[in-house]
Amino acid sequence: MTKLSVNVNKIATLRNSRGADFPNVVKVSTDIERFGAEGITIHPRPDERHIRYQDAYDLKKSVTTEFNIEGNPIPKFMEMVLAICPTQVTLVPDAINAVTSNAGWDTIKHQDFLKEVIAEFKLKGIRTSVFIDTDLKLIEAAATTGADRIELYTEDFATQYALGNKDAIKPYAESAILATELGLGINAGHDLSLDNIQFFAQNIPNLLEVSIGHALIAESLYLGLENVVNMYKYKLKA
Ligand SMILES: CC(=O)[C@@H](O)[C@H](O)COP(=O)(O)O
Ligand SMILES: NCC(=O)COP(=O)(O)O
Repeated sequence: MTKLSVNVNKIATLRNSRGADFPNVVKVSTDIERFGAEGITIHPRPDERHIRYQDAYDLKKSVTTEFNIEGNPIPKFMEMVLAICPTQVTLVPDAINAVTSNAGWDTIKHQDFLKEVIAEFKLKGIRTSVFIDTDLKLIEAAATTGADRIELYTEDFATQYALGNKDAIKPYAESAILATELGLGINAGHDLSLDNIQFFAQNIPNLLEVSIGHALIAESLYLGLENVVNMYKYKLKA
């Protein structure tokens, strides 16, 4: 069965908006694990606008499921991941000021760089995954970097599926078949949601893990609102 890793970046965004420690990222992550998630994902960015590097160290002590750290392997990120030794590092080629991830690796152009950083992570026993688009040539080149897995970048699928274009799954299925033939494990993420996840998972062979954050946290807020409004009404009863 495909594992669910919950990305808690948005919990940190909410916390940071008030400058205090509520909601507490460690407590929320521990509860998410208790509710059944099989992993916790974080994606610290250089400006630390949501998850901070300190959160990564704190979560290392508390996460009991799979801990996945995503990001661009700039020196500061490499140093942190090598010190923490999470279950998995997912390499994402983010521009420094990117609002969110918006592209996968060019594994041909950056082949030597990826080989070098992946070798460093593997020396520490950290599983490596490469964020990638559904271009078969790039997937072939991902296999020669030494990466254990690829993470299929699913924004385009999510956008097209919402427009009713179910054929948008095809390049993802073809990519997954090729990746399996090449010995790569398959993860996926970005804009996956309650609306599209079942169709995606049912059509992608050997899907090992999905990491989901933005939609999952938004859906949790929405699905919890009625209950919480009623709890406040109860407390305000004269
Ligand atoms: C690689 C990926 O798709 C996610 O990690 C996403 O980039 C989350 O990052 P933000 O929470 O900063 O949008
Ligand atoms: N790797 C994808 C991820 O962690 C979460 O992406 P999103 O659900 O916030 O779009």
